[in-house]
Amino acid sequence: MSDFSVTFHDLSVTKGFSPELIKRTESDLSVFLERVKPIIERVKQDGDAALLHFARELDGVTASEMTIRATEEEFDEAFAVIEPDVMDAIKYAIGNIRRFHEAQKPEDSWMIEVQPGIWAGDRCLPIDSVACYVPRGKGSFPSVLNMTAIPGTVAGVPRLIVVTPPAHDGRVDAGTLVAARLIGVKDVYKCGGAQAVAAVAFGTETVPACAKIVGPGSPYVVAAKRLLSDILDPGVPAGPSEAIILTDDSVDPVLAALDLIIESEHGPDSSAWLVTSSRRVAEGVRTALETHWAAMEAKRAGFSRAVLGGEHGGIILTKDFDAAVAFTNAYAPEHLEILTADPMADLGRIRNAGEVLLGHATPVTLGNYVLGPNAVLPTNRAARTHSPLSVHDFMKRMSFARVSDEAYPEAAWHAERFARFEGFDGHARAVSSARPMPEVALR
Ligand SMILES: NC(=O)c1ccc[n+]([C@@H]2O[C@H](COP(=O)([O-])OP(=O)(O)OC[C@H]3O[C@@H](n4cnc5c(N)ncnc54)[C@H](O)[C@@H]3O)[C@@H](O)[C@H]2O)c1
Ligand SMILES: N[C@H](CO)Cc1c[nH]c[nH+]1
Ligand SMILES: [Zn+2]
Repeated sequence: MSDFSVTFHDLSVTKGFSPELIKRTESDLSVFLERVKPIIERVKQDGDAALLHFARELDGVTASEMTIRATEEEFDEAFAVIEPDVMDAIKYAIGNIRRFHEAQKPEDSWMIEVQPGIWAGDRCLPIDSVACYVPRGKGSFPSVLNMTAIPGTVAGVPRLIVVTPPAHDGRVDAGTLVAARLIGVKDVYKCGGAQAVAAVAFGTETVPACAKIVGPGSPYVVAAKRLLSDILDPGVPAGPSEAIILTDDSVDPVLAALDLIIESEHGPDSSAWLVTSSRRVAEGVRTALETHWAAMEAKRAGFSRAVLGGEHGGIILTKDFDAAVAFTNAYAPEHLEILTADPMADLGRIRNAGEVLLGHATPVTLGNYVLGPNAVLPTNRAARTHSPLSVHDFMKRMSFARVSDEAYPEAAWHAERFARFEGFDGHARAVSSARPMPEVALR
């Protein structure tokens, strides 16, 4: 392949950038919305039977029998097949991710005296039931199990379940089962895509209905979440993976190219850009990509080539570093890696990104798996308003207040004025001077 297989936008002499450059594959979901409507309807009607049907039709399950819930034997067998060094890696990741999320957990409650005698605060409670979606199509993702189930258990969600597509043999991948058991999640259900989202929304004979679903997925998953968002909280909007590698002239292009490939290898629906103010780095990355691809496993190199040679990835050369930062903030990437002479200083210039990984020793791969912060992050520009998945996504707050008899008259006088102004007679009468108060309160 020639160098020209890499998309290259030279913006060094232009002002601004085309809005097309900040689009992702998720930007137009219309085809997927139409595709998943009948799947959702069938799961609503036929429950487990529909899940078994779609396991064969969409996940290619060929096993003659498949339980929808992973059995204890399947968990045991998973522990028997996982290599010791993979087991160590899963445990190392779980430790770091758990420490990060335990530190993130809010207090059970807090309260302040907003005026003498007026006490108000919040209680923080786990959500009753949450499903973790763990993708499995173009890869298997025990790391996503970690990133979703650990904050859920730290939050104390009483019913925390996992849904994940089965493989051809009708099984869940061993790494996902091992991670689930190590974290303490017992209920793993073999369904994926839109059918999994529908199962969690409506419940089936086997899959319990939940209040919320978290976790990333293909556009089919994203589309189903959108269609069912009236009855199921769809959580942080996390679709196909995406990254920006932001550099000045200080970086080795061979290293920058390695890191640009990371998120581009997820699949052809991913997005990945090198955004740089350095022509030397831009040209060097373009050359280095070919060398890296030639050394890679063919399927992943193919995905990466498709992304970095397509409309949603490649190299953007800006006129200066300010323009590179401006593009990054407008794009609002899921993952941002800053490879500059002073990444900590440049962090202060970033307004929109799901996570920011700083410096040459912090490649996106480390963030994906082991550092501790959550790698389930807002995609498709949602990082402008959304945050990474966290313990907070598995909890909700309940506010409370109590007013003393002494503080009551002043608060009531002001509230009555408000109520009269807004035209609410009933509200006003409830706090008028004629309010009957119990003996004890009148003292
Ligand atoms: N944002 C994050 O944190 C994060 C993390 C990991 C992966 N990801 C992204 O998640 C996605 C995972 O996608 P995946 O495909 O590997 O797994 P997936 O589990 O999300 O999707 C596979 C499911 O899609 C459904 N499906 C496939 N083809 C279909 C069709 N033609 N019609 C209807 N349904 C169909 C099937 O039901 C299948 O079970 C990727 O885009 C990846 O980039 C994101
Ligand atoms: N890049 C994904 C989040 O966008 C996380 C992941 C898991 N495995 C590999 N990558
Ligand atoms: Zn990744």
